[in-house]
Amino acid sequence: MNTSPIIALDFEHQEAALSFLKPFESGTFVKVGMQLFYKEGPAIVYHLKEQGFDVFLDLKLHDIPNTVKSAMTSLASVGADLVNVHAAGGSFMMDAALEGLDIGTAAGGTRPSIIAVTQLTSTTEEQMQREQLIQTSLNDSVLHYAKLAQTSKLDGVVCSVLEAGSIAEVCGNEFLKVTPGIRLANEAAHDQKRIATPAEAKKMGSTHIVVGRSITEAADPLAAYQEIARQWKGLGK
Ligand SMILES: O=c1ccn([C@@H]2O[C@H](COP(=O)(O)O)[C@@H](O)[C@H]2O)c(=O)[nH]1
Repeated sequence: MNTSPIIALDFEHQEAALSFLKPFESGTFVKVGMQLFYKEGPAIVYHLKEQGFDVFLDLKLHDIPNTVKSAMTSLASVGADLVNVHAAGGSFMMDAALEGLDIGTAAGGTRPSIIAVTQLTSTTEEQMQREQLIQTSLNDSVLHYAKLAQTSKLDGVVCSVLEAGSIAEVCGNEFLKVTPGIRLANEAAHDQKRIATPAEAKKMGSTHIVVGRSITEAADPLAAYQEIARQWKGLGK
């Protein structure tokens, strides 16, 4: 799978997203989240693929197994390269998600890769313990969800850079560690709590980084992307 930084296209509508992408090369990896998908529907994925972009469709499904299975059967034909669920939905739900994707993938076609969100990068350990009543460390909770996702034969997880190393030790280097919460040094964290730079992500075992506002809100988005890609390749800071 494409390992270039994944740009989070958190835009209000298709025109804004496509106009933002004009300076970017075909082959760039982009992420369509709830905001854009709920506005534009599957057509946005179709347009991005038509222009040569790789697409992570970040809808974070979380429902009963039967519903997630049917939803994944539908999503399989939308054209995304990568889709996801919440690991908190449980192993039966993750099994069902994979089954649905397999059913929906055309004969001879490639099934999208599927990963599970562990603990959102906007969550702190204190908040997890207080609000979710999980009394382990955040690292152990993320690791537990990663093992569950691997047992369900998912391709990897969404986690923060801070947990990527322990997941690699337990689940292996091939298991995807897709890490949002990326910021350049001295940038505002906004609502993110577990953040790291692209260079730290590289050192700590992420397989992919997801970057939104550091690129989309930069004065020169292409230059910001190139600097992030440079650090991510291990070429700086
Ligand atoms: O745990 C998670 C899961 C998904 N995200 C998504 O990644 C981007 C991050 O955007 P920034 O602007 O770089 O903060 C955003 O689309 C989230 O929905 C995440 O941040 N954390």
